[in-house]
Amino acid sequence: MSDHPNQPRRSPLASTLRLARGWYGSAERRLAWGLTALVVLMTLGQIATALGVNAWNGAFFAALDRRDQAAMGTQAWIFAGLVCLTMTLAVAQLGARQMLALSWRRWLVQHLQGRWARDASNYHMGLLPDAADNPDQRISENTRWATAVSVDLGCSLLYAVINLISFVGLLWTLSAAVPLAGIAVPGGMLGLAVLYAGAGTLLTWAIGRPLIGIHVDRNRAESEHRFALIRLRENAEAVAMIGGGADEARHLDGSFGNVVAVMRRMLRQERHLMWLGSSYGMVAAALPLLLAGPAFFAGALGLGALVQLGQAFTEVVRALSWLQEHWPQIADWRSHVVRIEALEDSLEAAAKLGRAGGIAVAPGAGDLVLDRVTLRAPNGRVLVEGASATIRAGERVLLQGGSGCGKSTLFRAAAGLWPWGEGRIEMPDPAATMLLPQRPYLPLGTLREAVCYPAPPGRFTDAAIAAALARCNLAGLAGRLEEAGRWDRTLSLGEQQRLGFARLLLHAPRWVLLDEATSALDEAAEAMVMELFSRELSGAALVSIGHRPGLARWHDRVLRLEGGRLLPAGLPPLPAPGRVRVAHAHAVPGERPVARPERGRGAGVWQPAG
Ligand SMILES: Nc1ncnc2c1ncn2[C@@H]1O[C@H](COP(=O)(O)OP(=O)(O)OP(=O)(O)O)[C@@H](O)[C@H]1O
Repeated sequence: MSDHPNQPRRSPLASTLRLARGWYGSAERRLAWGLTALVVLMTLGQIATALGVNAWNGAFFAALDRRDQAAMGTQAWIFAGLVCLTMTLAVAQLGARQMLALSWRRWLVQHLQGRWARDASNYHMGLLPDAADNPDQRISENTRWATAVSVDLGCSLLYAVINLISFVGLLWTLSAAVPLAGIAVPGGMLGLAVLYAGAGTLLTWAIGRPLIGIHVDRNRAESEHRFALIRLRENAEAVAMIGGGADEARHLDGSFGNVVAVMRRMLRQERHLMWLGSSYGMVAAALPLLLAGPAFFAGALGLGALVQLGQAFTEVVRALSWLQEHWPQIADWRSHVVRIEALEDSLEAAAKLGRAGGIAVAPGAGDLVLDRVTLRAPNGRVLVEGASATIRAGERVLLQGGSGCGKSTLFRAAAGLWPWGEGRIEMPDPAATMLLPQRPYLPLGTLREAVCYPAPPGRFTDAAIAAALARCNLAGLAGRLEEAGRWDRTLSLGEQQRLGFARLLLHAPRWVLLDEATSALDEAAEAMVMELFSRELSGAALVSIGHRPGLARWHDRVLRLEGGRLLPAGLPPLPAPGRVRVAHAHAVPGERPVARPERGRGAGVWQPAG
């Protein structure tokens, strides 16, 4: 067992049970058990039909032997019936297997992607140092193989068990006529079949055991190569601009080189197994005939019994060698299951990290309150120490500080995402709060969906959307609302930022957090959107992060993050034209007089940090 997130941590049985437990115990358990019963029933039907064909063979050849034309005619009708039944059952069993595998996969994918997408688990997984790599591919690819191959292996195991049950009695009976090395051993041939299959399985285990680890490595190498391809596609413009194409091609070759190297190891191991596999079946077919030869020549065993003995021995050995026969498939299947298990473990760890945060974020009475908040980087470095501040409803505060000092991390903490630190944050109603980052998230889909996000696309009328776009100088987009595309690629960053403001106008939240949301706009465009914000969302509270000094005039006061301390800014900000007037409302010890809002909003109270 290994600590590496991609290596098997549980026994195959425990892994299988874990994989199955979710669906078979879920709200869909009736469907799961129903489909499984259907597959078992169809498989049993197929086995019964195969036995029927066997019996028909005997009856048909007996009729031939008797030159009984009438019986042959009857047998022909029986044969036609058996053909129809075989076809029907083959298609029905395949259909039931496909339905079982697909329904299981659908549940598993929905279960995993739900856990991954909800509660910011995907974000927290990114913060874990040893999280499962490429969760997206585990969800989309590994689930496919884990479920489909589980069903196939389950069916073949059922075949093997029933075959074993069918032939074990016959082999036991026929063994009585075949003494081993001159000694009559009850069930001797059966014992020999068990020993032979046991030895074959042990040898397969010894030779093929590394195959599981190799398949795990192959899966990982292939998903890393796919990720490298996707990453290049996502960064095509930046790579082309900097002329990094040749370097990327080298990197991709290296990444695919890992796939080839691990494939070579896998193929070599499969060749080793082939030494055993190629001779195993042949020996199993000849061994009973050679051993029973003396009894046959001595007349203790008829030709029919000898043939039956050979068939029974081969079938029992085959059934007992299920593991040996399916080893490469089992190794591949296990590697997919291991990757899904590692993802589930990482999701659990991410959820724990999300819950274990030392910073208590709670709903407040209406203000945004930081109470002795300390934030640390994952390596323990203190970013912010003992920050305390109260931002009142309707107040507008600009947060400034050097690059990398922890401003965005303070926002992350306020959003309940940052797990490292301590203190308490009281947040206003999340339903009335919107955070606009530097690059607004634009979902895949139509422009209407992008503008309305996170509300459903039907929430706002066309007229309201068009008006919001026009006010943000994006009138040209109003006629393209139904156009689907990669809006995050086709719109410039400045246009995306203005689209973010159009979104704000539509949603009209009471609290807005802007994290360098105007960084790509020129000063005139920045003034335009901030003016718009001030005018149209005049009652909304605003906390912005921004580097430009000119931004201060759209805010009531400025806080600076410096050396880990949250301090009032040295200079009072200028009032925004037409929105606020300077009013020395009150004086808090240590606070400089600042511009106060005109329309009776509550004045902010600054509490010096620490
Ligand atoms: N997931 C992370 N893992 C490790 N370190 C991180 C992580 N996120 C942020 N940091 C570190 O925390 C520090 C603060 O980052 P933050 O994004 O808050 O800076 P900032 O003040 O917003 O900077 P800027 O003004 O440049 O955007 C940085 O040194 C950054 O490297």
